[in-house]
Amino acid sequence: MLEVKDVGYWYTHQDDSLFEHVNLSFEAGQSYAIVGQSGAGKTTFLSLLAGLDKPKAGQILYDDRNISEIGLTNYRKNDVSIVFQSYNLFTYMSAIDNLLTAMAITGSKHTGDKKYAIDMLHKLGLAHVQMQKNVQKLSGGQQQRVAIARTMACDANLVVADEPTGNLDEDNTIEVVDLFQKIAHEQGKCVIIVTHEAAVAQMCDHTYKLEKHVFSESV
Ligand SMILES: Nc1ncnc2c1ncn2[C@@H]1O[C@H](COP(=O)(O)OP(=O)(O)OP(=O)(O)O)[C@@H](O)[C@H]1O
Repeated sequence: MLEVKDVGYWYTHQDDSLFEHVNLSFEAGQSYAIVGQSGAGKTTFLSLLAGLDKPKAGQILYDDRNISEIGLTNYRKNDVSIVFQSYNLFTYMSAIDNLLTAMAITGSKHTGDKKYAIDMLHKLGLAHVQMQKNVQKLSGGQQQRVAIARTMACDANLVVADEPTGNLDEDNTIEVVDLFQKIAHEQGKCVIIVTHEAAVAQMCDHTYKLEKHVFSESV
């Protein structure tokens, strides 16, 4: 689904490149952890996969098309769903309205289908009364579940997440990674998670480690 071909990136003020000549594949229906030391460049790499920034060298192909040709705005709108450590929900809305709004913005085939939004939140363990509350009144684990439900309710086939369990306790972490696994295995999406937690990486199907500017697959 996603092919990274000979990709390199560096920030202009830095002497060294963060990474160069990166060649990696990401398949539909599979989950991937990106690990590596703090400052190695994991978030930067994820931002390239998500079309938030452009590689300085090489190309990224989505379904065999260079994402620059698709257009990064179109690519982000139609093909990518992003989950952040800080949830990034609309804080003045309920969970249901968060889903309905995201579905409308991305032109999901379920746009306007409130029952679908409720079903999705229900599946992720939110009670009806919780779905109707302003999301700021929910716990961190519940808010991250809303963010994941939003991803599931949108049609994008690529899900990227930057430290999605960074604010969660151990039990919530396991539940949230389990949900990502379901998104990959049951919805057939490709899930890519940047994490510094070994337990999270262990639950994913594949792990790519960024070390000394080079990616390698750990088993
Ligand atoms: N916008 C930016 N401009 C310049 N340098 C940046 C920018 N963003 C990140 N960097 C630098 O690039 C390097 C890689 O940052 P990045 O956030 O990608 O690493 P990371 O592996 O995700 O780190 P962490 O695990 O601590 O989040 C760091 O040295 C960082 O200071």
